[in-house]
Amino acid sequence: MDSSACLLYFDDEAESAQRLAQAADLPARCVERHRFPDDELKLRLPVDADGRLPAQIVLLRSLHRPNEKLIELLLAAQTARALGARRIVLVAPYLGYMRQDKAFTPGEAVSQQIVGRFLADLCDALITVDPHLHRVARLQDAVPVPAAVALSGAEALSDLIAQRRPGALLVGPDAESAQWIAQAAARHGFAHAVCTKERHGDREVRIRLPDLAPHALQGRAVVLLDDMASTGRTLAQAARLLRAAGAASVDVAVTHALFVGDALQTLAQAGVGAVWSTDCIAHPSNAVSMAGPLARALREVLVRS
Ligand SMILES: O=P(O)(O)OC[C@H]1O[C@@H](O)[C@H](O)[C@@H]1O
Repeated sequence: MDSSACLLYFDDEAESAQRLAQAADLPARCVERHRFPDDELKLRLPVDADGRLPAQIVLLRSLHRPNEKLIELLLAAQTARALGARRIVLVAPYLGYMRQDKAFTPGEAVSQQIVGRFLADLCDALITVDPHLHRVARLQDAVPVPAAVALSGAEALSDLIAQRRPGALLVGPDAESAQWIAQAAARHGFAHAVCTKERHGDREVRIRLPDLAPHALQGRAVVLLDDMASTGRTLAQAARLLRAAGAASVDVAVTHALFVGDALQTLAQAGVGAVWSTDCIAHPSNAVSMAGPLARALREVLVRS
């Protein structure tokens, strides 16, 4: 694409980096990481023979399990600048720390704003997928970077559902999911509905099914679609209610496969069949790749030389 641009990645994301580099026609180079005995990190950036980096750097880091990755990004971005990068594009397919978007009780850190400003200081542009922005209108309200692109996994997941469960009823587990449900349903004309949810704790949610015609769920194939599954409790609770109301099958499709702890087991116990996700977070459930849409967004954001 552009000889002045290069994609930098970390070894645990080598596969998604190769897919993105290929789709974007960019060279990809791995950042070397060394962990000192005291747990501190040392990074070594893959410089050219002259010890420099290209003028444009695409930094790929999906920010699940984000704490150490934030330090890696700090070290990598500042070193890249020192070595000649004039423009840094952060591709964070999953953008962590976006869910704590207000102080729910007095004294709480509003992590979304704090981490957002931290990332904005490191890069010139950000590309992400389905960021968790329930109470702010635009991605740049959370990450005040000059150029920001928020893609969605809904259409890619809709294509997959159309192949695997044509005629399924798409259900969103909570009001926030209505945006992805509408997008996915419109693409293939799926019937759709959205539940309501109250959250009472990290693993405690109460879901209410939408008002549907009597027997609407009887014998129906249902696919639950959401931006992410973390503990899986939201989807499990919705699946349990759907099965109890007569759904013949309940499968799950999410953009971000966090699936922490016993999430997958909880889903299986709730009667969930298949679990599909995008490759924004590498996980055995990955069934669709976002490399194409990410590469198209990169083409828009990179400055042509
Ligand atoms: O219920 P778990 O899987 O822990 O959390 C994921 C849910 O919590 C919300 O913020 C997400 O949008 C999703 O609906």
